[in-house]
Amino acid sequence: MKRVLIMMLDSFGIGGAEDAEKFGDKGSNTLGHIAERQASLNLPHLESLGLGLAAKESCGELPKHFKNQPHLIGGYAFAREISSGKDTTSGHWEIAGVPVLFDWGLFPDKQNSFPKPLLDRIVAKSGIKGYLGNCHSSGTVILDQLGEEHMKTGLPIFYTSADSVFQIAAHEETFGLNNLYELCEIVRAELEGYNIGRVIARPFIGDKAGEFKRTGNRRDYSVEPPAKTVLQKLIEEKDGTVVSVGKIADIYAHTGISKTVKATGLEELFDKTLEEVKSAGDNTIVFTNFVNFDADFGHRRDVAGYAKGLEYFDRRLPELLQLMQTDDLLIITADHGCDPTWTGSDHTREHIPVLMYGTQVPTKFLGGRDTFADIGQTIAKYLALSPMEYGTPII
Ligand SMILES: O=P(O)(O)O[C@H]1O[C@H](CO)[C@@H](O)[C@H]1O
Ligand SMILES: [Mn+2]
Ligand SMILES: [Mn+2]
Repeated sequence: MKRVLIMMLDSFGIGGAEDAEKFGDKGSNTLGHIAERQASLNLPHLESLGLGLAAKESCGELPKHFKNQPHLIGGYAFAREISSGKDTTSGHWEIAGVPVLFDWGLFPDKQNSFPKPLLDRIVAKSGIKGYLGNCHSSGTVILDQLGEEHMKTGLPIFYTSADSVFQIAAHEETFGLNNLYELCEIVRAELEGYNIGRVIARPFIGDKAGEFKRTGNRRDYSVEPPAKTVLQKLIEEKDGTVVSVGKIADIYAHTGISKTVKATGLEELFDKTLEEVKSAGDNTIVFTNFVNFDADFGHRRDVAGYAKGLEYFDRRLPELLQLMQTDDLLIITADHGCDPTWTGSDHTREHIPVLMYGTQVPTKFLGGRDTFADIGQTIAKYLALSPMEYGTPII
């Protein structure tokens, strides 16, 4: 019985990207800088899967608190991104064997980021009376600035970032969750031709600035990948199963997904992952996105929170390893960096770790990989699917 378990620690980069300068990210290093700033960082299980050594190979320096010669139980690599962007969609698609070699559309970082004709069409189609924001922002900062006005006026908050996204924040109770989802669908349709990766619904609750909280009802409306991902191939070629835990299904626009499991927060994401692994049959991929590393810690520039989250994940790893059967392959990886010590609140262009564990994985360095797509190609080979167009198998 063959199964592949992909644990995606969203934004967990390990520095060293050769092209980081192009993104204004030269020297960024999510793991390296978290480790450097923390008095301790206790990640024994990730360390034995090769995390510290992968980071050293990636950027030339062993992160603080890691040993040069850990007791190694898995194979480790780092991977470079060939996709043009450092966004979640590009990272995930490339990992699944479909790099994004075209340029996404982006909204400029200035007041009035969104084109007027687009906004006019959205207003006309949706019946909203107008909008707030219309700029680049951190999603929590903009709630403090405009959340109260939004509640008074009923106008949704439109904002974007360095990623190819159109984000809409609205109060779950006063604006209504379904109204927000409907508005997002209208915006998604109106963005035809703009080449925008995602429209993101950002519902929140609370009564006043400083107390607003975003909820787990976030929803991402993605475009479809431009070619077949390894997830789709598993379903089509082997009648296999792909289980999405967390926001995976949204990121692939629900293509190549057999089952969608919702979960909010690291604990529930981990619990639900274990449940799914317990019941998964042959030819199954269980794919979990731990979004909190990115959304709660990376973008929020919260070093201590990120470190605590990593320690929590590490503490629970043995539960996952214990569930693994003879022919299971575990891959722990990331989709981009989001260095919490970096300026601004955007992602950072970095290498990602590729930590592999399973009976067929040699316990050694498995190389500096030239594309994240090596992961997809490895899975295609492991599950005996037809080869992907990009990537070289790692094992
Ligand atoms: O600041 P928040 O709203 O968390 O937004 C972040 O989340 C978006 C999608 O992952 C990114 O584009 C980034 O802007
Ligand atoms: Mn991401
Ligand atoms: Mn992000």
